[in-house]
Formats: sequence, C-alpha cells, structure tokens
Amino acid sequence: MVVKMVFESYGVEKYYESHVKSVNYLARVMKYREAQVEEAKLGFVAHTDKSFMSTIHQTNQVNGLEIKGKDGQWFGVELSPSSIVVMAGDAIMAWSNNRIKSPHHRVMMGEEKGARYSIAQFSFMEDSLMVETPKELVDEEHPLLFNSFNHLDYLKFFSKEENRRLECALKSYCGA
Ligand SMILES: O=C(O)CCC(=O)C(=O)O
Ligand SMILES: [Fe+2]
Repeated sequence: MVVKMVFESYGVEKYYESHVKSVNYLARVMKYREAQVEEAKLGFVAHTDKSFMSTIHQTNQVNGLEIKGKDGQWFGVELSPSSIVVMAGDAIMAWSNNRIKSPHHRVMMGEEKGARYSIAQFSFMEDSLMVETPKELVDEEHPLLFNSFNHLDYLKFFSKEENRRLECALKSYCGA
C-alpha cells in the first residue's frame, strides 16, 4: 500500500503492477534481551536495511528502535501495539534516485523492562529483474545516481565482511 502511494506520488504508477509481481518477502522474528549491564545496551547495530521496503511490528510494549535523523541525532520511537513502522531500504533509495533515503536505525535496550519482541518483513526484487530507476525520475536536475543492479547480488556484496563497514554500501556498489 505504501509502495503504491510512493509510485503514485512520483507519477510512475504504471510500473507498480509489475513491481509487486516481482518482489519476494522475507520475515524475521526477533527477540532482544534486556541489557544486562550498562554497556551492553546495543540490541541491533546501526544499519540501513538492504531491502526495497521493510515493515516492523513490535509485538510487546518494550520500545528500543531508534532512527538517525537528517541532523545526525538518534531518536527513539515509541510504538503502540497496533503500529507498524514502514522503513525505506537501500533498494528504494536507488530506485527513487535518492529522493527517498534509507535511514540508519538500531535497537537500544534498557535494563529494566524485560525482553523486546518484533517481527520485521523485508521486500526484495526477484533475481531475474534489476532494481532500476524509472526514466521519469531522472532529468537534468536529478542526474542518475545509481546504476541498475541485481538485488540478490547486492545482498551477496553486503554479506562480505569487508563491505559491511562501508559508510554507504549502496553508493560503493552501484553509485553512478
Ligand atoms: O526490531 C526492530 O525494531 C528492528 C529490526 C531491524 O532493524 C532489522 O531487522 O533490520
Ligand atoms: Fe533494520
């Protein structure tokens, strides 16, 4: 639904049908233990998602998700039991020619409130297709910033130890 709105808002809804037909989904259930000592608060290291789009649903009342804002400051998100976070991944950042940014996020755990549970779903483009910026999103003011790429090959690139520490893996992988 959100992806459809994004396609419509950029006037490229004609690509939406073929897009939804060519994404696969991966779901992951997470349990984060409460921090045992002051230093051990990091539940999930800061990262950007490598997906096209992600959704995160926290299944209990223990918050911990933090997002890095444009100003570089981290802020925590308080999630109600019914809320679903929609997070842009690296692939939609490339697709949108950098209009939509994939934010850095992490999970920080406190010591008191007990374990945190969440379910995340990630969408990925099928192997036979490329993540490609629609030509409508490229013009003189917005030159093409990312070359088209195979999504699974990008995941393989990122899974290599030496590429995990890159400041922006996407730019290193397919920056134009
Ligand atoms: O559990 C969360 O809130 C975030 C999980 C996450 O960022 C991820 O799995 O990529
Ligand atoms: Fe994530």
